[in-house]
Amino acid sequence: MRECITLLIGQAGIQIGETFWDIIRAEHGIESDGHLDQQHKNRNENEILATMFNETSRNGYYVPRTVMVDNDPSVIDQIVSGPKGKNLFSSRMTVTGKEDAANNFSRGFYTLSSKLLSPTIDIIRKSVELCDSFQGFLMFNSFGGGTGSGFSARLIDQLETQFNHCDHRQQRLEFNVFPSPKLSTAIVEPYNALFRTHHSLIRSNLMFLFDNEACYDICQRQLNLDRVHYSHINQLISLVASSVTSSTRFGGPLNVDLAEFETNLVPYPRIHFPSASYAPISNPCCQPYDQSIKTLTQFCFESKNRMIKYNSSATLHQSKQQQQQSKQENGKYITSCLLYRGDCQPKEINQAMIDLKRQENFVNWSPTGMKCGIASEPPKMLDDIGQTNRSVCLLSNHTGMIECWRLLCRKFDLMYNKRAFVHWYVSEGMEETEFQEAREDLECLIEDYMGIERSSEITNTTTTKSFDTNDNDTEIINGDITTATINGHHEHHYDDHDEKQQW
Ligand SMILES: Nc1nc2c(ncn2[C@@H]2O[C@H](COP(=O)(O)OP(=O)(O)OP(=O)(O)O)[C@@H](O)[C@H]2O)c(=O)[nH]1
Ligand SMILES: [Mg+2]
Repeated sequence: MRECITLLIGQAGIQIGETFWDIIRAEHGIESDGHLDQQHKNRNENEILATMFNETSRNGYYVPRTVMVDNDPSVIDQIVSGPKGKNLFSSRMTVTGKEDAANNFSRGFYTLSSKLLSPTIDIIRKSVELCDSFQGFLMFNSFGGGTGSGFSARLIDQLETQFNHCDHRQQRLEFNVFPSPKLSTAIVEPYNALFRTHHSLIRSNLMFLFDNEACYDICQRQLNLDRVHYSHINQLISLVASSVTSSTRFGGPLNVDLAEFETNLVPYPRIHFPSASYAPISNPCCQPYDQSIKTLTQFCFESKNRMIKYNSSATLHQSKQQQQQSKQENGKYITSCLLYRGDCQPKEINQAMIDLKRQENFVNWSPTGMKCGIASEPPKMLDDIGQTNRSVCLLSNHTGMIECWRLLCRKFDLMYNKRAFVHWYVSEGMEETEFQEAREDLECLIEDYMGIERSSEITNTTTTKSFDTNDNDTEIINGDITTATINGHHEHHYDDHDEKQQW
């Protein structure tokens, strides 16, 4: 068993992380005072517990392996001074500043990070030293907040240099709240999100993106709620994170460790933004719906159940008719990973996957298309979601993400064309050229996605030809023109980027 540490950055990161830890505690039988309950004690699972928890000097008591950082002290203070603070989240795991980053990436990245960075790295280092075989970080933050975007960007620079050694590469899986298509809590969210994306294109390996609007709709539909709160949305995101770590924590017939997610989900370094869906999500008071493996798996593949909306970019400037057309699913699955938990028979899973592969739109140069994991332990839901004895989580890298990047760029352009709000970023240490660089980088990302869609079409013709000539392998490889273009483009882009790099 190898240890993971969670890094919770900014308000969204901390609040989602708190819910994540409630779920993880429930699954491992750790009560709110940090005490391991009798049932789990009898199971003698010390090794399993060590993946996520540190045993304290009090025998039988555990604390989460986590570090919380926020420029604004109020969110962390609330947790530390509350009931969980006494035994689970002590102030030794937290770093706070005096004031928030005012929704300003530049303030989080330049001005305020100087005070927070060094104590944060010290705490992280101490946490890593407590591990026997450290596996990696799970990082939670928003793209829209100043701390969530700016400080987290600064932190990943340090993590890359300080915790990656030649004999051990640290895994880092990031769970990010991406700005919603229509709703926003700050006008400058598109600036922050675009800078954060630009910063992570070469530094991050795997980032799961969620948008609050998509999660809100799922909660309203599936849980029949009149009012959806952050706490409900945070449960959805936490369930995904819990599934991602379930193999590492419990093992099962088909294990997937953190490194395997990267290998299977990320075909090209920059295309590392999978989306997630989860089933079953139902109200605890309602009759549970059919929970066969087939139904649950199909539920995950329906676009409306995805925790980020792809096809909404059109709505910004389109007529009703065009909006209706754009609601149809665009794009293709590049890679996907299905994580099953609980009572799941491999035979049923196999059949469900074969059916899906026939129905769904996958790029045709990915021969198997789907990675599968099975963890034996069923998930534990918190109060708002009905319990289940099996669950499925789908992580998919989809070309539809291009819509999110296009919409983000369009919102960015609307403000930047008028140079609106730019002075706030410049006054906190950013140079104006960084706006242009970041925007160009995102344009290249859009082209990368377009290249993948095109490559699928190109390979399509070549594949057909290859069967005719009975020379499959050579033809398919030769036909994969766009792969070469994408790689070529990266090399060119990185060189260009390194020269201009100022961060
Ligand atoms: N899902 C979810 N989103 C949240 C939560 N809190 C804030 N957000 C979203 O996060 C974005 C704002 O980022 P925050 O995390 O509040 O900002 P921050 O990182 O604390 O940064 P500053 O306050 O500017 O220092 C907005 O899009 C909010 O909708 C939460 O608990 N859950
Ligand atoms: Mg804040």
